[in-house]
Amino acid sequence: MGTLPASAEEAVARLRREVGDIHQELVRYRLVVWTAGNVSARVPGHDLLVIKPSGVPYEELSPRDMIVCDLDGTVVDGELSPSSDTAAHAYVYRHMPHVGGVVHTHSTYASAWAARGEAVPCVLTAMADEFGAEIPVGPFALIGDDSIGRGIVETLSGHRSPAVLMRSHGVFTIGKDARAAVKAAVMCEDVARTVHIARQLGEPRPLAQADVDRLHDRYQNVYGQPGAAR
Ligand SMILES: O=C(CO)[C@@H](O)[C@@H](O)COP(=O)(O)O
Repeated sequence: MGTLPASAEEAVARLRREVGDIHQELVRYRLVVWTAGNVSARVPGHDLLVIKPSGVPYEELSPRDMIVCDLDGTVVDGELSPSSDTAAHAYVYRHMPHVGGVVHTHSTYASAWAARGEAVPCVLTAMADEFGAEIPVGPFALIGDDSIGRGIVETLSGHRSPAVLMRSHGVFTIGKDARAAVKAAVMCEDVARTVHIARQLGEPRPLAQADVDRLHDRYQNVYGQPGAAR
């Protein structure tokens, strides 16, 4: 175990509370069953992340249970074993400096697209808003080392989408912080469900690229209140 620098203590204390609490949103939006999903956040200004422990029921998660790791996934502070996806989260933070939050779920409809290995096509204004493109599929990768992280980074680098469907597995999302990554996971499941239902009725019609571009720009830069999170 490493040592937590004194200069990180305040931010870590805040993120232990925030990361612990935000797992309840995964439950509220029905993105997880049992303990099958995780959220992490980067500690601003430090090569550290805060992530949940592995296999602990969401209703039992307390700030004290959160694990602090370095960006190689080595535990720096915490009593419990970190999430089994820690190496994947750490790889994303190492290679995507703009990312401040990462989320993983097995949400039902999005994971059904992942099981088929099919990207969710951009056929709704809500998709253009949040994802700016299709939601892409990443490679199949086993849990435990850098493989999942590599697949996420390879797929999302240069892509507008903050969500990737890892083949035969589930959803990983990124954001400027944990809340933004959770929001992307909520939106991903919502549009995966709607487009799946549309498919039962016929072939959904793709949006024109120029419309996708305009919708994405408006939502990312104009929608909502000035200065507020979208
Ligand atoms: O994806 C998987 C397993 O397929 C894991 O992320 C999931 O079970 C959650 O694991 P953790 O409780 O975060 O270790």
